[in-house]
Amino acid sequence: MDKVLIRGLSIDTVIGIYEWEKQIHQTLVIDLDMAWDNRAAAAGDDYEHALCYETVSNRLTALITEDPIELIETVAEMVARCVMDEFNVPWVKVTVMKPGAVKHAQSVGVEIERGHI
Ligand SMILES: Nc1nc2c(c(=O)[nH]1)N=C([C@H](O)[C@@H](O)CO)CN2
Repeated sequence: MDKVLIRGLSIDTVIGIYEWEKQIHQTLVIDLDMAWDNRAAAAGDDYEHALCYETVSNRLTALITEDPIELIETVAEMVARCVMDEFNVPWVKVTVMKPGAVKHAQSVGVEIERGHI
């Protein structure tokens, strides 16, 4: 299966369940694996057939910074839904990490897979 990948997309936003978290920005780090047939883009060296990782990254940053969110689970679902609905991606794996959220952990996070290949 071909994929287009995004690694370490860093998004500063209002995220968390506690009152103090609603007053600050924190960083989320998102990894995406998106199923995409890359053959047409490669065959014609043609951007029109490519799934543009830059466009996806910009859209997700806008989406996730629109409103405060409590759970990183919600972020993961929003990302998966957006990529599938707006970019016609049939399957996606989304990892959302919240570094520094737990004192003695380097990072914590969630991972989901949605759709079918
Ligand atoms: N499964 C989750 N657990 C927790 C979350 C979360 O989003 N998903 N969030 C918090 C707090 O916001 C935490 O990040 C503050 O340090 C706690 N547990």
